[in-house]
This record gives sequence, C-alpha cells and structure tokens, in this order.
Amino acid sequence: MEESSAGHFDALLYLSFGGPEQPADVRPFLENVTRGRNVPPERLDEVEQHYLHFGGVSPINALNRDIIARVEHELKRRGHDLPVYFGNRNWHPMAEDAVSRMLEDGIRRALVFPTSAWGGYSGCRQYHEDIARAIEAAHAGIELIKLRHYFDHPLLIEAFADAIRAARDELPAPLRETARLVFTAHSVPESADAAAGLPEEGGHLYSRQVHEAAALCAGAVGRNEFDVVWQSRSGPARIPWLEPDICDHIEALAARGETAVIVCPVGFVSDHLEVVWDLDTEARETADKLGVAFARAATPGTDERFTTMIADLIDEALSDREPTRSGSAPQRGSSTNGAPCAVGCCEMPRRPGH
Ligand SMILES: CC1=C(CCC(=O)O)c2cc3nc(cc4[nH]c(cc5[nH]c(cc1n2)c(C)c5CCC(=O)O)c(CCC(=O)O)c4C)C(CCC(=O)O)=C3C
Ligand SMILES: [Fe+2]
Repeated sequence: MEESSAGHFDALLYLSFGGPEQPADVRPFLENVTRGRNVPPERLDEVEQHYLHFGGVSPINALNRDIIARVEHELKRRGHDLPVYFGNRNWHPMAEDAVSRMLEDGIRRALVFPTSAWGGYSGCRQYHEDIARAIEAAHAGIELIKLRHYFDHPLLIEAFADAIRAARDELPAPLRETARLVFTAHSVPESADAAAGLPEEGGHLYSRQVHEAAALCAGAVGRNEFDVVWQSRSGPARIPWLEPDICDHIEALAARGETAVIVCPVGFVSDHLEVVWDLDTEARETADKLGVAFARAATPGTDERFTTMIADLIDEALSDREPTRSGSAPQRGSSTNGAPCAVGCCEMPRRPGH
C-alpha cells in the first residue's frame, strides 16, 4: 500500500485470537478456530481437555483486557484521544461486535493493533480477513488500518531479553551459564510457511521473522548459541508442519547430555493456553522426566515496554515515520480494510481435498 496512514484516527481496535471463558464455550470456540481447516476431531477432543484442565477458561481474554487498560492509560498520558475497542477472531468479544460498537460511537477511522507480531497466513493475513469480515458485517463505512509487524521492535526484544535473564536466574546457579537457550513459536503447516510473505522474496516470512527475533533476543543476552523450535502443532499427522517440536527437542537435548533449558516463547505476547499448557505443563513434564532443569521466560504482554511499544507503533503511524526496528527481514502487515499487504502476500496455495 503506497497510501499514507498518517493523519487523524478516532480509535484503536485491539484485535486478538480470543479464547473460551467458561466450559460451555470450549467446543464452540474450537469449532470457530478450526472451521474449514481439516483438523481431525481427535485433535479437537485432546485440545478440549487442555482447556477443561483449566476450568474451561483460557487466560487470553483477561490478559488482553489487562494490556488494554495499560494501553488506554499510556495513550491518555501521551495526550491522545483514542478510545480502545477489543475484538477477537474466534470468541467473544468478536471483531464484528467491536466494529459495530465503534460505528455506533461514531468512529470512522481507526488503527488496529493485532496481538500477533508476525507475517504469515495465521499471524497476519487471517487478521486482515477478520477486519474485512467485521467491516462487511457492519454494512457501514469505516476505515480500519492495521499496524505493521513488530517481531523485531527493540522494546519487544528488550522485554524478552529481560525475561530470559530472569528465567536463567531461576535455574540452579551451576546450570545457568550452560543451560541451552531454546526459542519457541506456534508451528504452522510447512506449505503455509513456504507461502508466507512474497514469493519473489522467497516466502517463509514467518519462520524467517521468528529466527530473526530469536537471534536478536539471544544477542541481547550475550549468547550466540540458541535453538528455534515449534509448538502446538495441529492438523492431520500426514501434513508436514514446522519442526522440531519443543518436547522432541528437549528429548534430543537430554540424549546428548544437556542438563538445563531456558525456554523463551518468542512467538507469543501473553501467557495464554498454548503457553501454560504446551510449555508449562507438557514441555516442563518432559524435561522433569528426563532430569533436565527447565525455566520458562515470561511473555512480554505485562511488561511496561510492551505497552510503550504499542503506543510507539501508534505514534509511528500517526506521523508516518520510518519504522523503529532492530532486524532486517521483510516487515509488512499494515494495510487498510483487510486488503492483503501486497499482491500475492501470504497467498495460501489451494490444496485439493480441502
Ligand atoms: C501462527 C499461529 C499463532 C501465533 C500468531 C497469533 O497469535 O495469532 C497462533 C496463536 C494462537 N493459537 C491459539 C489457539 C489455537 N490454535 C489452533 C490452531 C492453529 N493455530 C495455528 C497457528 C497459529 N496460532 C494454526 C495454523 C492452526 C491450525 C488451524 C488453522 O489452520 O487455523 C487451535 C485449534 C486446536 C488445535 O490446537 O489443534 C487453537 C485452540 C491461541 C489462543 C490460546 C488460548 O485460548 O489461550 C493463540 C494465541
Ligand atoms: Fe493457534
């Protein structure tokens, strides 16, 4: 998009994934997430149990409400009159409802902050689709401009780096320096990663950004050795997803004699279910069983720098200035009313039988 996003905005739409808030929500939420996506029912049964283990309540909505309160406070402090609306892709409050409330309140032009820092279909283009769907449902004129990818924003990297240091300090002193530093992000189908970004830039935008963010965090804590692994794979077993999985990786580390890991969930902004189940429960149990000391770095959502980053991204959009960033992988993500970032960006290949 060549057009400028600078100028006046009436509001901020905080757009996230959504999660169930009571046991009865779990199944319909999972149906929403996986509609048309060929996820086997056995996988849904399994994931349903993870949610029920936590009383059918995902922490994600409460965490997002907490971040929103901080953002509102920071925007006021900076003198911006930008009310913040909350909408999700998969559960209430839904993006459609947020946009219809915005219209009722007279909002005509708003910025959108997505809780995904990344490019790729699930992390970027699907949020554009959510925006387009919400506008269509509202049957009224509104301009929604999504903010850019922030995977390499220096404030995000610093928040993760401090969290890694704090996790390291939870380990027994003799293990701190030798503990393996392992970054993890949500797996996606290999085909989705290959199609992420622009074909002429080589695709693989999501995994490239994850590797870059990991390298920046590792550099910030003075390490040049680290691993990037994946978690929370879904879909049928016959379809390849990004690997290795975090638990398999911990097993491989144990087999070659490693005695401690620091796991940094670089792919996520808050301690939602994929973090508290897949890492704090499954990965930790795997490590315990193998006698590998385990420490998990905090996610950045509740770090003050995360709020500052959101406000800085807004100020950047308002003034149309160059992005503040530490990396060099392609960085897009900003477009109006759900248009793709560029022609062919994160275009999912049509798979027969889907
Ligand atoms: C890249 C990516 C992110 C990071 C970017 C971002 O943050 O957006 C992310 C985040 C999240 N994923 C989440 C939860 C789930 N993801 C699922 C399924 C899937 N995720 C995928 C990708 C991603 N997911 C994909 C390719 C699928 C397969 C189905 C499909 O092609 O779309 C399923 C279905 C069941 C299953 O796991 O099989 C669930 C329940 C939660 C909320 C947790 C909570 O409730 O607290 C969050 C933040
Ligand atoms: Fe997911």
